[in-house]
Amino acid sequence: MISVKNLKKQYKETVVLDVESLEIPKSECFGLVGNNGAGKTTLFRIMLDLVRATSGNVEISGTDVSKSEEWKKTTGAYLDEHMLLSYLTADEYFETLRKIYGLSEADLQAHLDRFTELFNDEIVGKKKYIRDLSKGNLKKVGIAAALMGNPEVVFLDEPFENLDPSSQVRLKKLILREKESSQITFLISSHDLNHVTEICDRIVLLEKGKIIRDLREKAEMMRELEEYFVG
Ligand SMILES: Nc1ncnc2c1ncn2[C@@H]1O[C@H](COP(=O)(O)OP(=O)(O)OP(=O)(O)O)[C@@H](O)[C@H]1O
Repeated sequence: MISVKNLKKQYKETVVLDVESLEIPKSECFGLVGNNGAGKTTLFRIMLDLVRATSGNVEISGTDVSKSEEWKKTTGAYLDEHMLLSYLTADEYFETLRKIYGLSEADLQAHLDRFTELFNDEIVGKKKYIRDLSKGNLKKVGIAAALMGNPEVVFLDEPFENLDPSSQVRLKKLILREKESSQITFLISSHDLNHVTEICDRIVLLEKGKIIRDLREKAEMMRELEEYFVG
């Protein structure tokens, strides 16, 4: 489903990403971890054609992301608040996306109903501009937007960051539910080892731009990651 080959990103002399090969099959919940500056966001940004690689390529469903727009129809992403339209309210933003995705009003309502618990009555019907939302609520709007339009692949950068503990648990449940019902391929970067090991089928550890572990055994994930991060 997703294929990364000989991917390199260099800023002047510094190589910040160097991934020889990475294959992510359909429906996998793929977790990406690594210390600050390891290259997680850079990898996601290149995979979404937001940043050009120095060399190598990324394919989503057989299409080179830098050469075609086809993959965008089936890909959702929330990396940061720059992806939102901050001058709109959340309702206006969802309505705008509804039109872009060609959904009916009932489809949009059904989509937003999946987020009732996560939104906790703070997002919809509030007449508050997105720019005035708290960081956690911004994230919730972005995640709901990323999942709109029945995507096959969804990228989430640090989805648990800035969420209160109840919202973290609700988001975890939501991702597991979506994974179960829609067979979405999730790519999730996180510093939260507990959450990421709980929801992901596989965890890749980046260090200075290189993949140094590719963990698939649930039982070993936490132990290996704790050993690496805590020592
Ligand atoms: N535009 C840029 N110019 C120069 N260096 C950059 C640029 N963007 C990213 N980098 C560098 O690339 C490296 C990887 O950064 P990246 O943001 O991908 O890491 P990360 O793993 O997402 O980190 P964090 O956990 O802190 O979010 C860092 O050393 C960063 O300083």
